[in-house]
Amino acid sequence: MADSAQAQELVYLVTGGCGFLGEHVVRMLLQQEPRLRELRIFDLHLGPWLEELKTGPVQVTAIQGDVTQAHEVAAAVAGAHVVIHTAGLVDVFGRASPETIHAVNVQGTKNVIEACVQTGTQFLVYTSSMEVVGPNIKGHPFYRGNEDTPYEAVHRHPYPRSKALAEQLVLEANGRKGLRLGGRLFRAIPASVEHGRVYVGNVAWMHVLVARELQERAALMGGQVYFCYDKSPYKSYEDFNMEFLGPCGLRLVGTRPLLPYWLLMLLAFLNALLQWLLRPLLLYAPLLNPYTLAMANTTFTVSTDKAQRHFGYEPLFSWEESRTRTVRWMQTMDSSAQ
Ligand SMILES: NC(=O)c1ccc[n+]([C@@H]2O[C@H](COP(=O)([O-])OP(=O)(O)OC[C@H]3O[C@@H](n4cnc5c(N)ncnc54)[C@H](O)[C@@H]3O)[C@@H](O)[C@H]2O)c1
Ligand SMILES: CC(C)CCC[C@@H](C)[C@H]1CC[C@H]2[C@@H]3[C@H](O)C=C4C[C@@H](O)CC[C@]4(C)[C@H]3CC[C@]12C
Repeated sequence: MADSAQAQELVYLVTGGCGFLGEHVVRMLLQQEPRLRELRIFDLHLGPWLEELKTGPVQVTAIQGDVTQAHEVAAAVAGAHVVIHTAGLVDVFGRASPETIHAVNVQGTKNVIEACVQTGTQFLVYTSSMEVVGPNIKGHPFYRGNEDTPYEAVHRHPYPRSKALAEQLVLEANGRKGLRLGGRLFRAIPASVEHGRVYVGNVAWMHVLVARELQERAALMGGQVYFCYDKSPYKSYEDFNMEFLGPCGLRLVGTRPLLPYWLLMLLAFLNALLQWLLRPLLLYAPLLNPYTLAMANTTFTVSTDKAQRHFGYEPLFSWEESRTRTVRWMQTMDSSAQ
């Protein structure tokens, strides 16, 4: 395993991570990349050997998925800092149809690129193939050439053609900008203040379920209060927000609040005073006021299963899905704002 002296903060995704090359990449990353916090392995067919990797300090996340399915790729890519895309169909024997080879090698690569752009993953490494260059159908030798050696690449076979198209897509995507908010946020709330957050999709699901079940179980459910909950992690308000802002390039600076609480209180009261003074002229409604500051600095988390016991509620969306959907929602908000 890599030396843990360096901060373990990076999330890598390896597509095709259970393949011949992919497995080597996975094992090499665990040995040679000390900054690795999470290693996601995305593959159509997950290998049993992955289990043995889950005992180390790096979080190893096996994701069974298909690169031809854009939503599966997006869910796997969201939050990754680096993607190594090795997934592909290596077939020069006619086992797979040209359409299937194209779907996996070209459309699959398109899906990986779009997922990176959408979720702000800046670094993509693509495994191409020598066959992108040749040998061509004219049998021209390529003798000890390098990346700059001129050669007439002519592709007729589905596999080399798919690899050439995919490589071109990757090269063209170089420099494309996703939602990279960039910049830094300075911590204002102690990381120890724990807040409970719930994905809106799970809140909506609970409403639908309780409305349905209430009609059948009015005696039990009538007049009851149910907390909304899911598997979202308990974190400070700012640390939780970073789950979505981090993949978009923002960084939360400081392990402790930048400003002392008394100064924040003073600023909050000044905001409240300004709001009162300016009200006849304009609406001044900043984030920071005595109420929001008090809320931000007060631990408030729930842990309950009452909804599950009373009407069988289970979150519809996992934490990973909730996070992916939220990041994607942020991307769409940003693109519509541009
Ligand atoms: N093996 C070689 O000689 C060679 C040479 C040059 C380039 N390449 C390229 O290297 C990459 C890996 O090749 P390999 O030799 O490891 O092949 P491999 O078949 O051993 O591995 C490919 C992996 O991709 C996965 N995969 C296939 N279709 C998928 C899909 N739709 N969704 C998700 N995963 C899918 C497979 O399950 C497999 O684990 C490929 O892109 C290939 O074109 C291989
Ligand atoms: C130091 C300050 C600038 C930080 C400001 C953060 C502040 C705007 C946040 C912190 C807590 C947030 C509230 C909390 O998540 C819970 C709720 C209850 C919900 O019913 C409505 C939203 C609300 C009030 C959040 C609003 C934004 C708050 C106050």
